[in-house]
Amino acid sequence: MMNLKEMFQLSDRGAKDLKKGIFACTLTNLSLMLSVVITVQIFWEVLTPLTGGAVSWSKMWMLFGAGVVAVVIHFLCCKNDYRKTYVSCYTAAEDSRIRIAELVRKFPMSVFNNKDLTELTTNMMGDCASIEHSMSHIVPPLMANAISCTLICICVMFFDWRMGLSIFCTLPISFLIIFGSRKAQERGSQRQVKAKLKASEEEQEYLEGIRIIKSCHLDGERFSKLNDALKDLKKQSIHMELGTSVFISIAQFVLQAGIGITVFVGVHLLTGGSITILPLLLSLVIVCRMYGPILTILTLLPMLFHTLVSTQRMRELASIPVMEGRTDVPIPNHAITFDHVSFAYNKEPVLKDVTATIPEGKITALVGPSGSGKSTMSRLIARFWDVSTGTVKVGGADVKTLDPEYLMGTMSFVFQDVTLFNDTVWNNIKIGNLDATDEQVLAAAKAACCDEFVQRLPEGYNTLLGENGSTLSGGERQRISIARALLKDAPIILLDEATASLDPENEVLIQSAISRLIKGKTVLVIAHRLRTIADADQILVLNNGEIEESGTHADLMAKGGLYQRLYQIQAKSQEWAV
Ligand SMILES: Nc1ncnc2c1ncn2[C@@H]1O[C@H](COP(=O)(O)OP(=O)(O)OP(=O)(O)O)[C@@H](O)[C@H]1O
Repeated sequence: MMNLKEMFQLSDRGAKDLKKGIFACTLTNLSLMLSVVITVQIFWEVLTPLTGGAVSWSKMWMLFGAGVVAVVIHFLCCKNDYRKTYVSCYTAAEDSRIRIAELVRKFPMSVFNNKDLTELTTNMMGDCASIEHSMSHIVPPLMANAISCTLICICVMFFDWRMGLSIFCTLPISFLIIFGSRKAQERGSQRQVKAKLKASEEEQEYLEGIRIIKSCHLDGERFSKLNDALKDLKKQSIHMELGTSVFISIAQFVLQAGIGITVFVGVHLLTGGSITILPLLLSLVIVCRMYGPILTILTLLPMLFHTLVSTQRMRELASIPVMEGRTDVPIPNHAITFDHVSFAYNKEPVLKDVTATIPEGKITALVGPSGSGKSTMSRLIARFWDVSTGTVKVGGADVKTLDPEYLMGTMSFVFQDVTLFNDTVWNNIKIGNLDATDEQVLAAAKAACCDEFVQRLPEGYNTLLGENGSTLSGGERQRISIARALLKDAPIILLDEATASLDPENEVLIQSAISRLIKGKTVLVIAHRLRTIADADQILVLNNGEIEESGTHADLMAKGGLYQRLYQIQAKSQEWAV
C-alpha cells in the first residue's frame, strides 16, 4: 500500500507535517465529542423528575463547568489544528514547486520538445495547488473523521452493540458506492485536466500572438479556437462535477437511512424494555453528530481521487530521467572537438558524421545555409542535448560524462533571442555572475556599451525591464546579454550572431562589445553575415548536416566552393535597394 509520502509526492518534511496535521485534526474531532457526552448528561439530569427523582443542581453546575472546559479544549485543538494543517500544506506545496523547478533545470532539452511550457506550468502551479488544497482541506479532515468515527463506533458498540449496529449499518454501502465509482470519477477528472490544459494553451497562444492576430485580422478564427477550448472546459467541468455529485448524493441518501433505522431499532428496544432512555438518547445525539463528519468523508473522497490524478502527473514528471554527470573531471584546456558526431532531434538526421576541432584561444566561425545544423552544433557543445553517435569533447572530456551545470561554468552564450527577466537592468546583468562586485557589474555594462543607454532610462540601472525586456530595442537587449557574458568571464564563448539587421550605430557598438568579450577566449561564432567573420582563424562550412569545407576566409574564397557562393550572394544582396 502506498504511503502518504508516495501518494502525494511529498518530501520527508512534507510527509511528517501532513501526519502532524492529521493528528491535530483528529484531536479536534474527538474534542467535539466531549460536548456531546456532556450534553447527554445534562439532558439526563433534566429528565430525572420523569423517573421520580430530583434534579441535582450541584451536578448541573459541574456539568456546565465541564461544558465550558470542553469548549475551551475544543478551541485550543482547533487553533493547533489550523496551525499544523496550514503550515504543512504551504510548506509541502513550496517543496513540490522547488523540486519541480530543480528537476526541470536538469531535464534534457528533448523533454521540452515533447512537453510544452503550458503543461509544465500546470504541473508547477495547478498540480501543486491541488496538492496544497488536499493537504489543507481534504486529507487531514478525511483521515481525522475516519479515525474519530472508527473510535466512536467502537465505543458505541461496547456501550450497546445493537444501537451501534443500527447507527453504522448503512456506512459500508455508502463507501462501496463511492469506491465503486472511483474509476468513473478519475476518468472525468482526467478529461477535465486535459480540457484545462488545452484551454491554457489556447489562451497563451492567443495572448502571445495578439499583435499578429490584430494585424492579420485573425480575430474570428483564433478567437473561435479559444472559444471552443473554453466551451469544452466548461462541458468537461460540468460533466465531472455532475458525475461525482450523483454518486455522492446516492451514498449520502443511503447513509441517512441509518437515522430512521436507529430511531426504529431504539424505540423497539425501549418499548421491549431492553434499553433505558439514556442509551437511546445518546444514540440519537450520536447519530445526529456523527453523520455530519461521515457525510463530509463521502464528499471529500471524490476530491481525493481528483487530487490523485494530479499526483500521478507529478509522478510521471519525476520519473523523467535527468541529465547527470561528474563535477570532478578536470578540464585542462578549452579546445572543443567533434569526433564522428551524428545527431537527430527526431528521426531525420541533422548532423551526419561531423568531425571538427575548435582550437583553444582561437575564433572559429560556423557558416552555412539556414537549417544546415549550425545552432545544433553549439547546443551539443553545451550538452543541451546528448549526441546519438560519436563524441563531443571539451578540454578532452566527453561532455556526456560531465554534469551540465559544471560544463556550463566553462562557457558563455550570446544568443540572438536574448532572454531578459522581469527585473532591474542591474540584476539582469548580474545574472552572469551573482558573486560579482558592484564595480565589476558596472565595468561589464560599460565594456558592453550598455552604460550610455541605461543612463537614459528613467531609473538608470534600477529600471524594471518588464516582461522579457519588452521596453528595450533588439540592439540594447543584445548588449545586455554581452554584458552578462563579460561578467561571467567564461573561457569558451558560443556566439549566435544577430540575423536581424541592426542600425549602423548599434552594429558598431555591438561589434566593439563582442571584440572585448572574445579577447583570448575559445570562440565559436555562428555567423550569418559573412563579412563579419573574414578575420576568423578558422571557418567551418556546414551544409545539410555535414562539414563541406573548412579553412580561412582566403582559403575558402580561393577554393570557389559553397562559402564563396554564399559570400557572393550576400555581397550582391547588399547592393539591393527597396
Ligand atoms: N528542437 C528541435 N526539434 C526538432 N527539430 C529541430 C529542433 N531544432 C532544430 N531542428 C531542426 O534541425 C535542423 C537544423 O536546425 P539548426 O537550428 O541547427 O539550423 P541552423 O543552421 O542553425 O539554422 P538557422 O541558420 O536558420 O538558424 C532544422 O531542420 C530544424 O528544423
